[in-house]
Amino acid sequence: MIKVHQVNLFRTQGRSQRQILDHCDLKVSRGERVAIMGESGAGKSTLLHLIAGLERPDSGHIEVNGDTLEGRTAAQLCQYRKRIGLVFQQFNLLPTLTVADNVLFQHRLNHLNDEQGVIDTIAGPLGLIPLWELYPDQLSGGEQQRVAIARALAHHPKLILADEPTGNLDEHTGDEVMALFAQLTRQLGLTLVMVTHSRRVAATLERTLHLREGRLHD
Ligand SMILES: Nc1ncnc2c1ncn2[C@@H]1O[C@H](COP(=O)(O)OP(=O)(O)OP(=O)(O)O)[C@@H](O)[C@H]1O
Repeated sequence: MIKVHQVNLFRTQGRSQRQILDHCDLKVSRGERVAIMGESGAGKSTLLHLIAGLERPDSGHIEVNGDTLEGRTAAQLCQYRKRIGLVFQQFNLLPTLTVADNVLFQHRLNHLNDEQGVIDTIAGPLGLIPLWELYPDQLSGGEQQRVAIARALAHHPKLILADEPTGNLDEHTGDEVMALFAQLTRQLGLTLVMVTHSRRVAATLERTLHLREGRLHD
Protein backbone atom coordinates (compact mmCIF):
# COMPACT_ATOMS: atom_id res chain seq x y z
CA MET A 1 0.00 0.00 0.00
CA ILE A 2 2.83 2.41 0.94
CA LYS A 3 6.46 2.24 -0.14
CA VAL A 4 8.88 4.92 1.00
CA HIS A 5 12.30 4.17 -0.44
CA GLN A 6 15.56 5.94 0.45
CA VAL A 7 13.88 9.29 1.04
CA ASN A 8 16.03 12.27 1.95
CA LEU A 9 14.70 15.62 3.11
CA PHE A 10 16.68 18.66 4.18
CA ARG A 11 15.42 21.78 5.88
CA THR A 12 17.06 25.16 6.17
CA GLN A 13 17.14 26.38 9.74
CA GLY A 14 18.78 29.78 10.03
CA ARG A 15 22.09 29.49 8.22
CA SER A 16 22.40 25.76 8.53
CA GLN A 17 20.79 22.88 6.75
CA ARG A 18 19.45 19.98 8.73
CA GLN A 19 18.77 16.56 7.28
CA ILE A 20 15.36 15.57 8.66
CA LEU A 21 14.99 12.27 6.77
CA ASP A 22 18.10 10.29 5.89
CA HIS A 23 17.60 7.42 3.42
CA CYS A 24 14.30 6.69 5.15
CA ASP A 25 12.46 3.48 4.21
CA LEU A 26 8.92 2.40 5.09
CA LYS A 27 6.67 -0.36 3.80
CA VAL A 28 3.07 -0.69 4.91
CA SER A 29 0.83 -3.47 3.61
CA ARG A 30 -2.84 -3.08 2.77
CA GLY A 31 -4.96 -3.21 5.93
CA GLU A 32 -1.96 -2.85 8.21
CA ARG A 33 -2.00 -0.24 10.99
CA VAL A 34 1.34 1.26 11.93
CA ALA A 35 2.29 3.64 14.73
CA ILE A 36 5.17 6.07 14.27
CA MET A 37 6.82 7.27 17.46
CA GLY A 38 9.84 9.48 18.06
CA GLU A 39 11.06 12.56 19.85
CA SER A 40 9.64 15.98 19.17
CA GLY A 41 11.28 17.38 16.04
CA ALA A 42 12.34 13.92 14.79
CA GLY A 43 10.42 14.46 11.53
CA LYS A 44 7.25 12.40 12.09
CA SER A 45 4.85 15.05 10.74
CA THR A 46 7.21 15.69 7.85
CA LEU A 47 7.12 12.00 6.89
CA LEU A 48 3.30 12.02 6.92
CA HIS A 49 3.28 15.20 4.81
CA LEU A 50 5.48 13.49 2.22
CA ILE A 51 3.19 10.44 2.02
CA ALA A 52 0.20 12.80 1.73
CA GLY A 53 1.89 14.63 -1.15
CA LEU A 54 1.83 17.90 0.82
CA GLU A 55 5.61 18.20 0.57
CA ARG A 56 8.13 16.71 -1.82
CA PRO A 57 11.32 14.91 -0.78
CA ASP A 58 14.73 16.12 -1.96
CA SER A 59 15.38 12.63 -3.26
CA GLY A 60 13.97 9.12 -2.99
CA HIS A 61 10.81 7.41 -4.05
CA ILE A 62 7.30 7.32 -2.60
CA GLU A 63 4.63 5.01 -3.93
CA VAL A 64 1.07 4.69 -2.65
CA ASN A 65 -1.30 2.06 -3.95
CA GLY A 66 0.96 1.41 -6.95
CA ASP A 67 1.18 5.10 -7.94
CA THR A 68 4.40 7.06 -7.62
CA LEU A 69 4.12 10.58 -6.21
CA GLU A 70 7.18 12.15 -7.79
CA GLY A 71 6.66 14.10 -10.97
CA ARG A 72 2.99 14.75 -10.22
CA THR A 73 1.60 18.24 -10.68
CA ALA A 74 0.01 20.10 -7.76
CA ALA A 75 -3.42 19.42 -9.27
CA GLN A 76 -2.68 15.70 -9.56
CA LEU A 77 -1.52 15.60 -5.94
CA CYS A 78 -4.74 17.33 -4.94
CA GLN A 79 -6.73 14.61 -6.71
CA TYR A 80 -4.58 11.97 -5.00
CA ARG A 81 -5.30 13.50 -1.58
CA LYS A 82 -9.05 13.25 -2.17
CA ARG A 83 -8.66 9.48 -2.04
CA ILE A 84 -6.91 9.36 1.33
CA GLY A 85 -8.07 10.37 4.79
CA LEU A 86 -6.04 12.96 6.65
CA VAL A 87 -6.23 13.77 10.35
CA PHE A 88 -3.76 16.49 11.20
CA GLN A 89 -2.77 18.30 14.36
CA GLN A 90 -5.05 21.25 13.63
CA PHE A 91 -8.62 20.05 13.30
CA ASN A 92 -9.47 22.73 10.69
CA LEU A 93 -13.21 22.36 11.14
CA LEU A 94 -15.31 24.87 9.23
CA PRO A 95 -16.75 27.17 11.94
CA THR A 96 -19.94 28.13 10.06
CA LEU A 97 -20.96 24.52 9.43
CA THR A 98 -22.65 22.14 11.85
CA VAL A 99 -21.01 18.89 12.93
CA ALA A 100 -23.19 17.10 10.35
CA ASP A 101 -22.07 19.36 7.51
CA ASN A 102 -18.42 19.22 8.60
CA VAL A 103 -18.48 15.42 8.71
CA LEU A 104 -20.29 15.08 5.38
CA PHE A 105 -18.26 17.77 3.60
CA GLN A 106 -15.70 15.44 1.96
CA HIS A 107 -18.36 12.81 1.35
CA ARG A 108 -20.41 15.32 -0.67
CA LEU A 109 -17.33 16.72 -2.44
CA ASN A 110 -16.66 13.21 -3.67
CA HIS A 111 -20.26 12.95 -4.96
CA LEU A 112 -21.00 10.03 -2.68
CA ASN A 113 -24.52 9.31 -1.67
CA ASP A 114 -24.46 7.25 1.49
CA GLU A 115 -25.01 9.72 4.31
CA GLN A 116 -26.93 7.19 6.40
CA GLY A 117 -24.00 4.77 6.05
CA VAL A 118 -21.63 7.45 7.36
CA ILE A 119 -23.93 8.07 10.32
CA ASP A 120 -24.27 4.35 11.12
CA THR A 121 -20.65 3.21 10.67
CA ILE A 122 -18.61 6.32 11.51
CA ALA A 123 -20.48 9.11 13.31
CA GLY A 124 -22.35 6.71 15.61
CA PRO A 125 -19.31 4.78 16.87
CA LEU A 126 -17.45 8.09 17.38
CA GLY A 127 -20.32 9.33 19.59
CA LEU A 128 -21.23 12.24 17.33
CA ILE A 129 -24.99 11.77 17.03
CA PRO A 130 -25.84 13.90 20.12
CA LEU A 131 -23.59 16.66 18.69
CA TRP A 132 -24.90 16.43 15.12
CA GLU A 133 -26.55 19.88 14.90
CA LEU A 134 -23.98 21.80 16.99
CA TYR A 135 -21.24 24.11 15.68
CA PRO A 136 -17.49 23.58 16.29
CA ASP A 137 -17.24 26.42 18.84
CA GLN A 138 -19.84 24.62 20.96
CA LEU A 139 -17.61 21.53 21.25
CA SER A 140 -14.74 20.52 23.52
CA GLY A 141 -11.31 19.80 22.02
CA GLY A 142 -11.85 16.03 22.20
CA GLU A 143 -15.25 16.37 20.52
CA GLN A 144 -13.74 18.49 17.74
CA GLN A 145 -11.08 15.85 17.26
CA ARG A 146 -13.77 13.18 16.86
CA VAL A 147 -15.49 15.33 14.23
CA ALA A 148 -12.18 15.73 12.36
CA ILE A 149 -11.71 11.95 12.43
CA ALA A 150 -15.24 11.31 11.14
CA ARG A 151 -14.70 13.83 8.33
CA ALA A 152 -11.47 12.06 7.31
CA LEU A 153 -13.28 8.70 7.13
CA ALA A 154 -16.56 9.85 5.57
CA HIS A 155 -15.50 9.58 1.93
CA HIS A 156 -14.47 5.95 2.54
CA PRO A 157 -10.72 6.23 1.90
CA LYS A 158 -8.69 3.03 2.16
CA LEU A 159 -5.64 4.81 3.59
CA ILE A 160 -5.65 7.09 6.64
CA LEU A 161 -2.73 9.27 7.72
CA ALA A 162 -3.12 10.62 11.23
CA ASP A 163 -0.95 13.02 13.18
CA GLU A 164 -1.96 13.01 16.80
CA PRO A 165 -2.86 16.42 18.11
CA THR A 166 -0.51 17.47 20.85
CA GLY A 167 -1.52 21.09 21.38
CA ASN A 168 -4.91 21.74 22.82
CA LEU A 169 -5.95 18.36 24.22
CA ASP A 170 -5.04 16.93 27.57
CA GLU A 171 -3.15 13.66 27.26
CA HIS A 172 -5.95 11.48 28.59
CA THR A 173 -8.58 12.90 26.20
CA GLY A 174 -6.18 12.67 23.25
CA ASP A 175 -5.32 9.04 24.02
CA GLU A 176 -8.97 8.06 24.51
CA VAL A 177 -10.04 9.50 21.17
CA MET A 178 -7.05 8.08 19.28
CA ALA A 179 -7.67 4.62 20.78
CA LEU A 180 -11.31 4.81 19.63
CA PHE A 181 -10.10 5.91 16.20
CA ALA A 182 -7.60 3.02 15.98
CA GLN A 183 -10.35 0.56 16.88
CA LEU A 184 -12.66 1.98 14.22
CA THR A 185 -9.99 1.69 11.51
CA ARG A 186 -9.61 -1.99 12.38
CA GLN A 187 -13.37 -2.59 12.12
CA LEU A 188 -13.42 -0.84 8.73
CA GLY A 189 -10.31 -2.72 7.48
CA LEU A 190 -8.38 0.47 6.70
CA THR A 191 -4.64 0.99 6.29
CA LEU A 192 -3.44 3.44 8.93
CA VAL A 193 -0.23 5.30 9.62
CA MET A 194 -0.58 7.13 12.91
CA VAL A 195 1.91 9.39 14.64
CA THR A 196 1.43 9.04 18.37
CA HIS A 197 3.34 9.73 21.57
CA SER A 198 1.24 7.18 23.45
CA ARG A 199 2.62 3.67 23.91
CA ARG A 200 -0.85 2.58 24.95
CA VAL A 201 -2.38 3.77 21.66
CA ALA A 202 0.57 2.36 19.66
CA ALA A 203 0.13 -1.03 21.36
CA THR A 204 -3.36 -1.31 19.84
CA LEU A 205 -1.85 -1.23 16.31
CA GLU A 206 -0.06 -4.05 14.48
CA ARG A 207 3.40 -2.47 14.37
CA THR A 208 5.31 0.39 15.99
CA LEU A 209 8.26 2.10 14.33
CA HIS A 210 10.55 4.69 15.88
CA LEU A 211 11.87 7.62 13.87
CA ARG A 212 15.41 8.38 14.97
CA GLU A 213 18.17 10.24 13.14
CA GLY A 214 16.09 10.39 10.00
CA ARG A 215 15.29 6.68 9.77
CA LEU A 216 12.64 4.29 11.00
CA HIS A 217 13.66 1.55 13.44
CA ASP A 218 11.64 -1.36 14.88
N1 LIG B 1 8.67 24.97 7.59
C1 LIG B 1 9.78 24.56 8.21
N2 LIG B 1 10.96 25.18 8.00
C2 LIG B 1 12.11 24.78 8.61
N3 LIG B 1 12.15 23.76 9.48
C3 LIG B 1 10.99 23.12 9.75
C4 LIG B 1 9.75 23.48 9.15
N4 LIG B 1 8.77 22.66 9.60
C5 LIG B 1 9.38 21.81 10.47
N5 LIG B 1 10.69 22.09 10.55
C6 LIG B 1 11.70 21.36 11.33
O1 LIG B 1 11.74 20.03 10.85
C7 LIG B 1 11.98 19.14 11.94
C8 LIG B 1 10.95 18.04 11.92
O2 LIG B 1 9.66 18.60 12.19
P1 LIG B 1 8.37 17.69 12.38
O3 LIG B 1 7.23 18.62 12.62
O4 LIG B 1 8.28 16.75 11.26
O5 LIG B 1 8.75 16.90 13.72
P2 LIG B 1 7.83 15.94 14.60
O6 LIG B 1 8.62 14.70 14.85
O7 LIG B 1 6.50 15.76 13.96
O8 LIG B 1 7.69 16.79 15.94
P3 LIG B 1 6.48 16.91 17.01
O9 LIG B 1 6.39 15.56 17.69
O10 LIG B 1 6.96 17.97 17.93
O11 LIG B 1 5.23 17.29 16.24
C9 LIG B 1 12.00 20.00 13.21
O12 LIG B 1 13.31 20.21 13.55
C10 LIG B 1 11.32 21.27 12.80
O13 LIG B 1 11.84 22.34 13.52
